[in-house]
Amino acid sequence: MNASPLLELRNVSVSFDGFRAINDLSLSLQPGEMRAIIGPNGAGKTTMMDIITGKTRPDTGIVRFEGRDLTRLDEPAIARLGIGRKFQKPTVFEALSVRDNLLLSLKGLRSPFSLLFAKKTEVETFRIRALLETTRLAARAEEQAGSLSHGQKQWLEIGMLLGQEPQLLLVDEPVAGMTDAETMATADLLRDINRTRSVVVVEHDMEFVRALNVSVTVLHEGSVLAEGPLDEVSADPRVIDVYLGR
Ligand SMILES: Nc1ncnc2c1ncn2[C@@H]1O[C@H](COP(=O)(O)OP(=O)(O)OP(=O)(O)O)[C@@H](O)[C@H]1O
Repeated sequence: MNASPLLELRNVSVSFDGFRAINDLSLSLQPGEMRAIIGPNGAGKTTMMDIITGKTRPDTGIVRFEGRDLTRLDEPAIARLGIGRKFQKPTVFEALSVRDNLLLSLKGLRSPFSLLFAKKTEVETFRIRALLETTRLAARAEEQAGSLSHGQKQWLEIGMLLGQEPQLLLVDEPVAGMTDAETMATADLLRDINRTRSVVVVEHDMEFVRALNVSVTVLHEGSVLAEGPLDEVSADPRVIDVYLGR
């Protein structure tokens, strides 16, 4: 039997103006797991992320992280528990260097202004070096974030989330608009991150999902339609019918 899940959604439903965007959804993620979520437009992927992060409150059902009931907490409290979310559009500080963007993101350090103007501590220097390596941005550290490519901005923002040291990282369509090379590098990046953190990634790009080489959950009409290795779910006639066959 599995250990207790890191994240658990059980029989979760939410309606908007009578429309059930999430319909009796149950899903669980084990500690250390990375999971890819796929599904057609409107399947409820974003709404599911909104429920996990406290942006949307479910009408019914259970949402637990490390056994704690998330439905009673607001967004900042959920973030403090260790759930970080990367939205689709990168929001980095364009006028600051890559290094300073990362510096500002570090959890539990001094105020932003003293961080930028004071001498960095050894711990800060060490942590930033590690983040620069993880995000493949070491060679661009002193450049303005605004000069990065779209893909590199996405990596920087992922690095800024890692600066908060989340236990679970939620990533929404990270490779949209990326080149093929950036897409494959992003799969490597997430696999690296998954060595120490759990990850849920929503993505439509099947080459990317294949490269992740993790279990896939297919959402359809607000519930789980299929779950398992990509080869298995992509051979499932119901999945082909609602999603892949189109
Ligand atoms: N705040 C809201 N008010 C009304 N309807 C909403 C709201 N949020 C989502 N919906 C509806 O709920 C359904 C699920 O939407 P959601 O954005 O979660 O799907 P998705 O799987 O993320 O789709 P996509 O792949 O297009 O991003 C859609 O039909 C959407 O129109």
